[in-house]
Amino acid sequence: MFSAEMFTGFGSAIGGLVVMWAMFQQYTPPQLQQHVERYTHKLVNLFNPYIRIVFPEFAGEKLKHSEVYMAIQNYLKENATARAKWLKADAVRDSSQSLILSMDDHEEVTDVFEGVKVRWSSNKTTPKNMSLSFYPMTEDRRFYQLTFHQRHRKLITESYVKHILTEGKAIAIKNRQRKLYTNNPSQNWFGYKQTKWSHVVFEHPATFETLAMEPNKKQEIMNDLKKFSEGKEYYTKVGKAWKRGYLLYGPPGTGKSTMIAAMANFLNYNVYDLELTAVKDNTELKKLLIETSSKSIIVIEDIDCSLDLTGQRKTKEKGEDDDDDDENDNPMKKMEKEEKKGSKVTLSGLLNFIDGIWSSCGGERIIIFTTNHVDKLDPALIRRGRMDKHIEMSYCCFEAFKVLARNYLDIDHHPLFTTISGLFDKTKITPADVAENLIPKSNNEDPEIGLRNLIQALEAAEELEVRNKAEEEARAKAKKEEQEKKGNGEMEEVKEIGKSDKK
Ligand SMILES: Nc1ncnc2c1ncn2[C@@H]1O[C@H](COP(=O)(O)OP(=O)(O)OP(=O)(O)O)[C@@H](O)[C@H]1O
Ligand SMILES: [Mg+2]
Repeated sequence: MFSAEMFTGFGSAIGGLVVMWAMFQQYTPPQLQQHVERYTHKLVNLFNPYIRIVFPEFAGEKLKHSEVYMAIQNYLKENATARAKWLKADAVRDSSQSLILSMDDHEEVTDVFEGVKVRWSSNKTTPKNMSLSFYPMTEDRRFYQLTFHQRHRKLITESYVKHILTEGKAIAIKNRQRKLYTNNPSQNWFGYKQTKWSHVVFEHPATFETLAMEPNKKQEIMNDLKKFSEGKEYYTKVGKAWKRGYLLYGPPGTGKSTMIAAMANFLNYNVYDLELTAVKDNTELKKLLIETSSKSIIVIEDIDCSLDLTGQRKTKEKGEDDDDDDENDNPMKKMEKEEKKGSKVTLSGLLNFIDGIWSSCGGERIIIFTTNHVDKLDPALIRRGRMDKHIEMSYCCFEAFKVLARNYLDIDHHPLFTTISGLFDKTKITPADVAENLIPKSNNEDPEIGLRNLIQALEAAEELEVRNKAEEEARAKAKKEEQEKKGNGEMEEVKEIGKSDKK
């Protein structure tokens, strides 16, 4: 039926059209091109009974992932992916190792709602001026397109879209895997997905039940968190951004990081572990915050070590700009200096981050700082209102020990508990050290071995404390004696001078 000549003719016709289109794009002024495109569009619309709705991936100047887009993505993943032929394997779902599949770019699927058939397609556009960009994929704009017959306009725009959003959000909650995010250095923000945060599945096993601390204090924190998470109306009523700041402070090994994990598990929130040293400046800090989702905990660990934020709201360093002219002449020198200066996040930048205008974008965020040296922090950073609750994580008490004994040895009582309780009154030991002593070295090990290890450690710690105290006292005594001796010597000298004056 089809001859080789026909194919050749058809091929050359297509080829001709392509060449014409390329020439049109190359030689026609952009304004004329826009006109032609607009009128072609109108002409097609005149005969086309189908309506299209476009849902772009990013909302508001590409700052934030659109929630609608995400809901559609979830809905299609769950409901329509099975019918798509071009699929994208996004990730592996934690322990079950099953692939998460979604529609690939330019793929199309159909969906049926109350007997009406609609078409969904996944598309992307690359802005023309970016086609020669160094990072060709950087500015890709993805969107979903919904197409349906105009006679179903009311049903689709009023009921179907609403249905998709509700379903999509419900699916997201059902499949919600909590994530642990860390910020990428900004030189990696460009590229295919432009991600400012990398994530892994958050699977920390710590809970408030396994957290060793004084029970009343623990309950108070849990109540506080619960009140916060249920406080949407309250925050709206008093006109405050729906966020809460916690400062966790205490010596190493007292459970600050463990507490954060327990909080995340308690509230079912994501965790954003913000590494401040990888943030170049305040603008980057803002961008990172905008990309965090609600229902999340933003953590800055060891705030005192992260940056030199203490004490100064970025007073310009002396001589910072002294040799600017020199730098202009020598780019190598400039780069070297930039590198030395490192991060330029300032205290005021961080304060804005916490309670400035940016922190009110979206809600339900908890911000946690941890530190080993609370006294080193600038009071402006930790004043109430910014850090609403200060929690001291301190040495292990007997009540906290009982939690660890239950965690590690599965026991609630033991005759050795009395001895241990007495020792806790006399000495300081961190929960991390207690845990280390209690951990059984083999399966079915007698719990008494762990308890005896702990007693030994407590006695050793007590002995050390007594010895240190005695040494300190001896040093103080020696210093006092020396001062007295020196004072006596000076008195003698004064007397001698007095005598010679009389003569
Ligand atoms: N209060 C606690 N309850 C239960 N386990 C604890 C507690 N404190 C410490 N641990 C145990 O000790 C280990 C170290 O604790 P964690 O990392 O939470 O301490 P940290 O206070 O964050 O220390 P650092 O100041 O060095 O960061 C944890 O893995 C945990 O097993
Ligand atoms: Mg820690």
